[in-house]
Amino acid sequence: MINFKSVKVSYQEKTILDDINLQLTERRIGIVGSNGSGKSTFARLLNGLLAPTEGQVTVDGLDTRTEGKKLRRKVGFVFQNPDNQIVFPIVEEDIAFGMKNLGMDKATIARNTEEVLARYDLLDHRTHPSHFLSGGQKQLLAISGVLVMEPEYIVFDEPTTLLDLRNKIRVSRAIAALEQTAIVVTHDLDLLTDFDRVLVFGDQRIIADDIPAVALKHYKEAMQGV
Ligand SMILES: Nc1ncnc2c1ncn2[C@@H]1O[C@H](COP(=O)(O)OP(=O)(O)OP(=O)(O)O)[C@@H](O)[C@H]1O
Repeated sequence: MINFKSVKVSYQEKTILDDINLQLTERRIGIVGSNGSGKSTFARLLNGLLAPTEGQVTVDGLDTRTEGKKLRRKVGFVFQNPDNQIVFPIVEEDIAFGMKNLGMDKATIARNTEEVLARYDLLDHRTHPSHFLSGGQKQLLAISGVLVMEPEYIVFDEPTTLLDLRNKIRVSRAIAALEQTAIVVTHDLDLLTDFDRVLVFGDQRIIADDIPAVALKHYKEAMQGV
């Protein structure tokens, strides 16, 4: 369970999120809101990439402020631009990198790499340079690199923004098929249709929190009122 208690985030004088109180227990959670409303800031709080200015964020009881190392194992993070996430020139090396960092043994690294390459249809690319992959394949490689570290939660920050329709569908299916809890920040509202819960961000707070149909209706109405 993810728990936000009186969370505030400020950058210098500017408050981005204020008095956020939340418990997230669902498996598919969508985050929407206008540009600059604090969605990425919220996402980065979830695995301790960012500490709250005030209040507390815990994941399964672990405080993100003090348990950063454990948290980053528990909560994986997929960035919007896979080029920022892919660090090794060769596909299979990139997938192995995070697992090596965690000290996983060679046999597990080999098995997880094989499984994830097969799952995302990347087996033929395993020894190719990562930058030869298409945008969608790169996003799948970025997801692969996180999945193999066996996190229990995965946060996606705008995973389909850079993709064409075919690759959007591929990534959307990849997210739908995950066993893990997924928290997805997106402007792609179609991605959230089958989600369990959607949070709408605005004015430093959550302006709607409901099932997708209700929350997204609220969001669309709020945007049209501008
Ligand atoms: N490190 C930082 N220092 C100062 N201000 C920041 C920093 N990071 C984000 N901000 C500001 O915080 C606000 C919220 O940013 P955030 O990236 O969380 O919004 P967002 O909802 O994800 O936006 P978008 O939909 O455009 O990606 C913005 O006004 C942004 O300029």
